Amino acid sequence: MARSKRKRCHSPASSVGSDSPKRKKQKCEETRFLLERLRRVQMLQSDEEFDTLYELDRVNGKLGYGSFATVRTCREKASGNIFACKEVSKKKLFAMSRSAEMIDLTYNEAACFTEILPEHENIVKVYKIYESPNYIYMIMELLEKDTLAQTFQRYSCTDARVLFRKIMQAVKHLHEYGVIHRDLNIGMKNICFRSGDTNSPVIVDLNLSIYLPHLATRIRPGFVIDQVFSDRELKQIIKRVKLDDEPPSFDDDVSSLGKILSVLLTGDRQPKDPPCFKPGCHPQAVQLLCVLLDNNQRRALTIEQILNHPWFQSSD
Ligand SMILES: Nc1ncnc2c1ncn2[C@@H]1O[C@H](COP(=O)(O)OP(=O)(O)OP(=O)(O)O)[C@@H](O)[C@H]1O
Repeated sequence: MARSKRKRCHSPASSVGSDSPKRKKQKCEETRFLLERLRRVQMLQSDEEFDTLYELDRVNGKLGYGSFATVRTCREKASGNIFACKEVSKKKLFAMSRSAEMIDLTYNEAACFTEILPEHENIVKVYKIYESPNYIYMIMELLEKDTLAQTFQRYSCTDARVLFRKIMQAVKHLHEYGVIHRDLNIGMKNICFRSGDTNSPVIVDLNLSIYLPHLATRIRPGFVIDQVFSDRELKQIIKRVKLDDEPPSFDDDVSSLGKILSVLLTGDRQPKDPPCFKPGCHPQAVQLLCVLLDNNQRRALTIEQILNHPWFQSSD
């Protein structure tokens, strides 16, 4: 299909919300909602075709799951290499009451990885995305099973500085390209680690993320916005930003980062008031935490300014 024709395709999200269950099932099988517009997504004619390319470990390979996706280990048959695969059930997606919104979010996640974001050391690498009649498969680098939710107590304050700085740099990268993550919550399950290295954080799951083109200061080479987002989607983004009482902003992420720092420095999931810091905690770390937890002080700073805080510069 010619590129100009693709641009005019309507996103299925615009009409799926009010359909009957039977119609939803039929639509799910008919609709290739990523393939319509994302150049780097590969088409599978049938669900079974995926099994000819990859062996998904459905018995012992579960790494995590969400409302309509499961992440498992898989082996690429041609190379023998092991990856993580996020398998999104389109049936579940189409059956949800908020399906129109969830389809938009799933499309947005795929667009972020294939079109909007260049790679970053501390953001999960997505190698391939496939779409079959009933599933979306996202093939990613395999990360450690333990997330920051399991490891946060292990770090000294000095280790926490190295770790937190890398997480901040990943978030800065997202923000530069106009993406707000919106799910870096205190649960910390979206911060994983590169194999065998709990000092090498990797942010996963852009499923709640939002792309705000007017906030981007950088554009990935080759990314053409109106080939990836329809007029309807762009208008919806702008409407949402204008009308919401609390429109999404970069501060949503920075505020979550403040809460994560507080957990890292105290080792408590729900830090006490006043907080009880880990031994040897640097006064500058505490000072930065106060800034990040104070709405007015935090909102007055950019991520760049936060990364220039003296705590990140000191070596003790
Ligand atoms: N590349 C990976 N390697 C190892 N584990 C991973 C990887 N990606 C995700 N996980 C694990 O799987 C969990 C679920 O992944 P993800 O959050 O992307 O799914 P989701 O369906 O979008 O979840 P939710 O609905 O909660 O947003 C993550 O919290 C993480 O623990």
